[in-house]
Amino acid sequence: MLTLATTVPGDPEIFASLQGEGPSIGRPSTFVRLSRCNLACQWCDTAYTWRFEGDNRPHRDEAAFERKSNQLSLEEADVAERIAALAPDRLVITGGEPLLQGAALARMASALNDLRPGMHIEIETNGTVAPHPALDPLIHQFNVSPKLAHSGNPADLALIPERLAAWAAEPRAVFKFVVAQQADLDEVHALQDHYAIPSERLFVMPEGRSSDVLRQRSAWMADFCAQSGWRFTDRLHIHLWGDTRGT
Ligand SMILES: Nc1nc2[nH]cc(C(=O)O)c2c(=O)[nH]1
Ligand code: SF4
Ligand SMILES: [Mg+2]
Repeated sequence: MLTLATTVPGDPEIFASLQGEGPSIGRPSTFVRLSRCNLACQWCDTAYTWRFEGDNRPHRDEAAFERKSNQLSLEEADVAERIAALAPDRLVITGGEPLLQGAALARMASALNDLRPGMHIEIETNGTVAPHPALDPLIHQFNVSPKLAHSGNPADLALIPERLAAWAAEPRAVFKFVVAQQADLDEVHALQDHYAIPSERLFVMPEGRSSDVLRQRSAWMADFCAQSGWRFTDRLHIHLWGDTRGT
C-alpha cells in the first residue's frame, strides 16, 4: 500500500501538470504526491502531508490538518493504473518525503513499467533517506533538496553527511536549494565546497508561495547565479496556477 496526499477528501493527489521546478521545468508530467515527511520545514507549502492534529512542530501557518481527510491509502497497482491513464510520459513522485515509502514505490514503479514501458521517473526528495535498493534502479532523476537553517529543522536531522556525500557522487541527482535570504547563499556555498557538488548539478530556487514573493527574490538570486555559475530555477506552477493542490 502507498499513503498518498489528497486534493479533496477521498481523491488522491495524482494529476497531470508541467514540472514547475528544476532541470525538467516546463515538461508535461504526471505528479503523485505521497503523504508523510520526516522533516518539518516552517515554510513548507505541503504541510497537509505531515502536520496532522497533535503535531506541534513549528510551522508558519500553524495549521493542523485532519489526517482522515488528507491521507489516502491505495494499492500500488491502483496507483500505477491511474498514472498510466494520464497523458504525460514522465512521472514526478513528490510529497512529503516519498523515499519513506521506498519499497512500496518500487512495486508501483515496476507495475507502471509493465503498463507504460519507458516512462521517465523523477523523485523530489529532501535528501535525508537512501533510496530503497529495489527502487533505485527504476529512477532516472533525483531532485534533492537539502534543507538549510531557515527551514527550522535541526541540522542533524536535515543534513546527513553520508547521504549528502552519496547524492553528490550520484550523477542522477541534482541539488535544489530553497533560498529565502542572501545569507542562505553562504550556507549553500559551504555545502558545495564540503561535498564537492558540481555547479552543473546545483540549482537555487526562491522560497515563495506567490508570484510577487518569487519575483522579488528571483531578481537578486538570478544576479548571484550569473556571477557564481550556479543554476537558477523558478517555481513555474506558482506563476501559472498559484499555491493550490493538484497543480
Ligand atoms: N507543477 C508542479 N511542479 C512541481 N515540482 C515539484 C513540486 C513539488 O511539490 O515537489 C511540484 C508541484 O507541486 N507542482
Ligand atoms: S522536507 Fe519538503 S515536505 Fe517535508 S516539511 Fe520540508 S518542504 Fe515540507
Ligand atoms: Mg510543491
